[in-house]
Amino acid sequence: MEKLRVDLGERSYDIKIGEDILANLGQYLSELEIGKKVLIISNPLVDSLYGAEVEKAISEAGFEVEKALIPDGEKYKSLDTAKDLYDEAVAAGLDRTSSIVALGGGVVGDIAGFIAASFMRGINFIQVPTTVLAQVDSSVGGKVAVNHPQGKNLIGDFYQPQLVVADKKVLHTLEERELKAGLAEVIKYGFIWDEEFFSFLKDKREEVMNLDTQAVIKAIKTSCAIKAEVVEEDETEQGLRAILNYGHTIGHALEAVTNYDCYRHGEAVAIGMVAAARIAHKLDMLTVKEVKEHEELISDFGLPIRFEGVDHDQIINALTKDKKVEDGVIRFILAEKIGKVKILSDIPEAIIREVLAEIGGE
Ligand SMILES: NC(=O)c1ccc[n+]([C@@H]2O[C@H](COP(=O)([O-])OP(=O)(O)OC[C@H]3O[C@@H](n4cnc5c(N)ncnc54)[C@H](O)[C@@H]3O)[C@@H](O)[C@H]2O)c1
Ligand SMILES: O=C(O)C(=O)C[C@@H](O)[C@H](O)[C@H](O)COP(=O)(O)O
Ligand SMILES: [Zn+2]
Repeated sequence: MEKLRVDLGERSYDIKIGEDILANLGQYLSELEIGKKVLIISNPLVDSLYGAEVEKAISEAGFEVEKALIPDGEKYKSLDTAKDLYDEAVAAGLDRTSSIVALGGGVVGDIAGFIAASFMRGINFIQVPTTVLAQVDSSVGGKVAVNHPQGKNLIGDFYQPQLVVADKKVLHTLEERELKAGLAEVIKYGFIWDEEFFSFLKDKREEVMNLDTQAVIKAIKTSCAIKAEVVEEDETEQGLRAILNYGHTIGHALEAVTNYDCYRHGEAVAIGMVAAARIAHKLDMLTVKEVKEHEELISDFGLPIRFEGVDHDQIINALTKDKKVEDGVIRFILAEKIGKVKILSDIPEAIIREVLAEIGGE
């Protein structure tokens, strides 16, 4: 088992990464200072696959376990679902020493964390991520949220988990589309931070996509290590942390405009990273070759590099709701080279529209 530490003073926690470690969950929880009551939040699909194993592991360690399931899908990462979960938390008799265990992908993790952050002004929170995306990104760093119809994650908080347990075993039941979508966020770390990791992903694409244990554990560990380093420096996104939003400006807009029902988050981010690379080229920051390297790596991992059927005016309008907007000015994360990005304001709308026309012809 591999272990990383996210060092945030009194909010520090471990990320445990390994193969077949779910059965140890009870023991891991016993090592935390938490009360006896645990509410597992999951969805019906993940529950049918791993609910029994997780419940057994936790209850055998002496915890009282309750369970709440939410419907599957991004459109249920909403205030309506959160309301139902508060009802379940009350019915389960949680108190301020109780814990919420998020068992699922990023949707479950984000909303479960939102409940943990707000129920009784904050109770214990443990992440058991079950998608690639959740293991490499959403379970780490404490961004918890629900969506608003007008914009992604508009209602949320920063609330760190006390533990993250990523079991590579569970990735084998993922549908191919979900596996690929999660890899978009993995690729993101190469583009924003680590050229060597970008080369690793290029060289080991097949191993990673075939879920070879060594390659996947390295991908998860490297991704989490980069995210931890960024979050340790800027927990609440006062500056640096915004780089983790690479590809998300256009990506989130695409998700919102299509009612969270068309693109997987990772797919939207993949298209958003292509858009960002093309904008950077038009601003003389990236060469044509570097833009091509973006597009090749993304499409080699089976991810989209174009979109269609989405109104560009609606995308431009949705950009104004982005959380990176400051005093009405939209900010983009753009690459200077592979492995290095910076935050820029005042990108001319004409350039954004040119790029939308190139990759999302109406
Ligand atoms: N908080 C953050 O820092 C952060 C970071 C990145 C993304 N996110 C959020 O994460 C969400 C996307 O997460 P996601 O891509 O995991 O999507 P998801 O949670 O919708 O999961 C994708 C699908 O996989 C299924 N699934 C989950 N685990 C499975 C398993 N082991 N086997 C088979 N099926 C399984 C789910 O039921 C779902 O149908 C978005 O809402 C995004 O905004 C948050
Ligand atoms: O952790 C972060 O910071 C990120 O930006 C990670 C992103 O992959 C993630 O999608 C995040 O939820 C987006 O944050 P938001 O603040 O733009 O909603
Ligand atoms: Zn993301």
